Amino acid sequence: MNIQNVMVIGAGQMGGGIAQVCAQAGFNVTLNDVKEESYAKGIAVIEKNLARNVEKQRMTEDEKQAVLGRITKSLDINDAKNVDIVIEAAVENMDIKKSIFKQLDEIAPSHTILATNTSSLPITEIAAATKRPEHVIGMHYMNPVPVMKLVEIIRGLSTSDDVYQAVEEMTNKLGKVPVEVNDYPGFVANRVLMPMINEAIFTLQEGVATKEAIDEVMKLGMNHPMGPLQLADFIGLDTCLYILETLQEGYGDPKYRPCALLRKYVNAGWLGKKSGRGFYSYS
Ligand SMILES: CC(=O)CC(=O)SCCNC(=O)CCNC(=O)[C@H](O)C(C)(C)COP(=O)(O)OP(=O)(O)OC[C@H]1O[C@@H](n2cnc3c(N)ncnc32)[C@H](O)[C@@H]1OP(=O)(O)O
Ligand SMILES: NC(=O)C1=CN([C@@H]2O[C@H](COP(=O)(O)OP(=O)(O)OC[C@H]3O[C@@H](n4cnc5c(N)ncnc54)[C@H](OP(=O)(O)O)[C@@H]3O)[C@@H](O)[C@H]2O)C=CC1
Repeated sequence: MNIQNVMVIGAGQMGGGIAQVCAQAGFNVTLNDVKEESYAKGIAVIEKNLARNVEKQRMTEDEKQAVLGRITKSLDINDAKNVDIVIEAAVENMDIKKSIFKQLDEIAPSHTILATNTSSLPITEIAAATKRPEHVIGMHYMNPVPVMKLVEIIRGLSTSDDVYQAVEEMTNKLGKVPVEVNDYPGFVANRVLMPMINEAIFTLQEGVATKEAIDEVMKLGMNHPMGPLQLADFIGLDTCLYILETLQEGYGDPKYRPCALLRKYVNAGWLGKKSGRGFYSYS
């Protein structure tokens, strides 16, 4: 399977990063979002990241322009008719993902791979919204995409070996490291990470320590680059909540119950760095 034309759905923090690394690796990228302003925000972050690369002499101005030239704006899902792979990075919601995959299945050519960057939702269930479950796969990037090396690759129940290999090869071309995992809620990354973040929020809620102290303990004590509350803000508190809900529902185990404080913040619109306020404030 020869992948050359890529569509990324969702120009948020993940979709923008995925579009950037794909364009940097020489793929032609169609970056899709539902709203003009969401696309504009996404492409502005890409431009800023590339400008930093030029400033640091990791690329020339001409190379930056060439990368930007490989990214095409899309506000219409029908643009999937010309691509070899779609990487969906819209919001972490099963109904929205199923609706996107159902449409993609009708629009995209039969060879097109339909990949999702979901953090936790079952690939097999998303695949069941299509008539090509063997072409559906999880391609889970880490945030910030331009920096983090890992891509968790998740096989759904019907994912074919050819599709797995094509996605693994593409991941290598991006300069990232693919790790194969099976299709269980939260896969590996978030099954292990989110209970730690949730526990940090319980620790804050119970007044065991201040947010700064909790983060400092984990940074200095465990050598984590960010404390868990800062990391939750960075990931997005809405995304953390949705992942915990998926774990709780998927395993039927109360140990994954989201902390009430997390739910309160999300209900208040405090979504972390992307909304300007979470556990911390961002200007
Ligand atoms: C929720 C999920 O489903 C899965 C997930 O993604 S879980 C989240 C996984 N990610 C993490 O755990 C990240 C933890 N944090 C870190 O690793 C680091 O704090 C960090 C890489 C984000 C920043 O590193 P730092 O050393 O503290 O800061 P800083 O010096 O500003 O950045 C280091 C480099 O990363 C780059 N960088 C930082 N944030 C970036 C971003 N959002 N986009 C692009 N580049 C970024 C910086 O430009 C800098 O590069 P250069 O100096 O070489 O130009
Ligand atoms: N944040 C993280 O650390 C990580 C997140 N993920 C996963 O990546 C996905 C995206 O997360 P993230 O980038 O953080 O979220 P963001 O909220 O930053 O971005 C989501 C983007 O998708 C857009 N969008 C929503 N619905 C649609 C649609 N139907 N078609 C096209 N675009 C749409 C949103 O537009 P608008 O704002 O206009 O609604 C927004 O621009 C989620 O599944 C998440 O779980 C995976 C790894 C890490």
